[in-house]
This record gives sequence, structure tokens and C-alpha cells, in this order.
Amino acid sequence: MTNDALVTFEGVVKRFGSFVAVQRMDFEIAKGEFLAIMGSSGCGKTTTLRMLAGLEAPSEGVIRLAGKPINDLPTWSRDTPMVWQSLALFPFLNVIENVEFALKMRGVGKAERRRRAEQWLERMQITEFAGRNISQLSGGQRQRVALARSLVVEPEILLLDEPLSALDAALKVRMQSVLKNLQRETGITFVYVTHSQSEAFSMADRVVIMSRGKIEQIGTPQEIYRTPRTRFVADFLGSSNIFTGKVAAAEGGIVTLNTPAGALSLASPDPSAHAVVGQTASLTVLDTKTNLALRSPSGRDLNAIPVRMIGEEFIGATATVYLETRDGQEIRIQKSHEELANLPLQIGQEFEAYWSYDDGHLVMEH
Ligand SMILES: Nc1ncnc2c1ncn2[C@@H]1O[C@H](COP(=O)(O)OP(=O)(O)OP(=O)(O)O)[C@@H](O)[C@H]1O
Repeated sequence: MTNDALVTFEGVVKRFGSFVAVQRMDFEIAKGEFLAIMGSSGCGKTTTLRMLAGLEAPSEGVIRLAGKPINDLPTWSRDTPMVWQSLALFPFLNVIENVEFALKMRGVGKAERRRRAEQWLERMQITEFAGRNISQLSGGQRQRVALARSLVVEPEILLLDEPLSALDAALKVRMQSVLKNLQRETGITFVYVTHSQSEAFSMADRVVIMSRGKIEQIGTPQEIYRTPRTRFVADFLGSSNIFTGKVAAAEGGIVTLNTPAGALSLASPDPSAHAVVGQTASLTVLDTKTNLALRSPSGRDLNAIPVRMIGEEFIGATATVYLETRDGQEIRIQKSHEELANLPLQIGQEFEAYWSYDDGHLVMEH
């Protein structure tokens, strides 16, 4: 365990009967870190959080909090305070009483409770609603009351399970910055389960990507986005074009794959890259790094493949152009409107899609 680890999962497995919901997890959460856990439905995110909260006991392995095993310790009897944010607000208490509630349960005196609750209402900019009933609040206001109620006890860890899922898009974005600032200011460790890539990637210091009870990758948003470790991660993020084939050559820092779209190469920055000739691998290239031209571009160290346009989509300042390779694979490019201004974007138009060897990333099949 490293010195700044607040939580460690050591060989943690969770079974429900014969079903394995979480397979051997080994990872650490640093003190003060904002960690997001993502993955498709049913991959074990909530189960992982519930084990951390003490709501489920691991079937195998050890979970440590500040060095001490907590496998069988209920949440309330731990030295390190941890709160579960998704508990519903009490409808029979008003806003400030909801926020005071946890302090009351901890035996904090009336005047002190009120003072601390008021501070948190102010911090969350909900002072004006102090006397209102919960039913008289909007979704975003309720969410802020719930956060104030969780944070007023100054926990060391806050566990959040899809806290923004019920909010509309604009409010979600606002709440993301509220949450991120709050986490930064308080230094409280946040463990945040979400389906939303934009939430995870905009707020978290590190992201865990899970699939079928297993950690596929854990890293900073940048690392995961640029260098997905597995094909699953690249597919799941949906921001790369992926070409799968067999390794045809791997020398001089260049790896070449034979794919149905043609021979494609990439510069492998890691000299010990584990590319083995004959093995199945994928080349991933971000859709923002894939370019489009009418004619095959000249230049060294470029991959170019013939494609035909099959659709386009405009969202805000960027456009996504959908294309099909000669072997029928769909790929995508994402660019600003200016970057595409000189191209005849019409369904059926033939183009060359191209990108630099340096923008390719190798994913070996495991
Ligand atoms: N108490 C339980 N008994 C049996 N199976 C369970 C139990 N709790 C969870 N599971 C199963 O374990 C798997 C992981 O569930 P979990 O709730 O952790 O997934 P999740 O990643 O949070 O999914 P979602 O994103 O849909 O909330 C699922 O297949 C689920 O059906």
C-alpha cells in the first residue's frame, strides 16, 4: 500500500450465489482523490461502492480504509467517516433540518448544529430555501440539499451513485462544476459511480472502467482517452475508429497490421511494445485525429483508406461525418465546421480518410 492510499482493494471478489459480480479487484484510492467508476449496466459498479460502504461484505479479499480492514465493519462504526450520498431526503423535515439531521444523530448540540448547517446551506447557495419543505424544491435544489446533508458531517469519503442522473442536461453541467469545486475545496475523497462519460471525464482525477465485474483500465481521463488499454475500453468510450487485424511487422518503432481496410501502421512509442507478429491486435485512432480529403494525401508516415460518406450530424460547433470503408466498416471523423468547410459533404461522396502514424494507438487482444 502506498502512503497516501486511503482505500485499498486487495483481491476483492463478490459473489451472489454462484454469480460473480466482482472479479478480483486490486486498486487504491488516494486521499483527496476524485475517482469515477464507469462501465456498462450490470458490470458491478454499485456492488463495488456498496462493499466500500459496508452494505455488502466481499466474498474474498480485503478492503482497507486508512490501512485497517473494514470487510465486516458497518459504515457507522468506522473511524473514518464515509457517507452515502444517495439516501433520500426526509420529506417530513425542512431543508435545514435535513442538513442538521446527521449532526443531531452524532450528538452535536443544537446551536452548533444550526451554525454548521447554515454554513453548508450558504456554501451550496440554498440559504433562501432553509425553511422550505423538500417537496417545494426543484431537482437541482434537492441535489444540493442532499450534498449539504452529506458534507456537513465532514466525512473523509463521500460515495456517490449516479447523483446527477435525474437532472436535465443544463443543470447536470452546472452541478458538475459545483461538485468538482466542492471536492477540490474540501479535499474530501469522492468515489463517484456514473454511466456518463462526460461526468466522469470532466470531474475525476482518475477513472475506473469496468466490464463484467472486472477492471479493464484505471487511469487519468487523458490516459484512458488517448491510450485505451483494451478493445473494450476503446469501444466503450466510442471516440476512436478501431481497425482490427493481425500484426504483420513490428520493427524500428513501427507496427503494421493487416486489416480488412488494408495495411495500417502506427508509431509505437514504447520500444518494448508487446506487438507479436501474427497476433491479433487493433489500431485505434481518435475520431478527432482522423482527417478527410478528396485525394490521397502526400506525406510520410500517413495511413490513408478510401471511404464513402454515409451520413453527418451537427452538434454545436462540431460535425461528425460517418463514412464506410470498402470492406463495409463504419468509421467517423469529428471536426469543427471550419475544418470541413472546403469538402463536398454529400452522401455517397468518395473520400480518403487519413491520419498520422503518430496518432495510431496499439491495443493487443488479450
Ligand atoms: N443482491 C444481489 N443478488 C444477486 N445478484 C445481484 C445482487 N446485487 C447485484 N447483483 C448482480 O450483480 C451484477 C452487478 O450489479 P451492480 O448493481 O453492481 O451493477 P452496476 O454496474 O451498478 O449496474 P447499473 O449501471 O445497471 O446500476 C448484476 O448482474 C446484478 O444483477
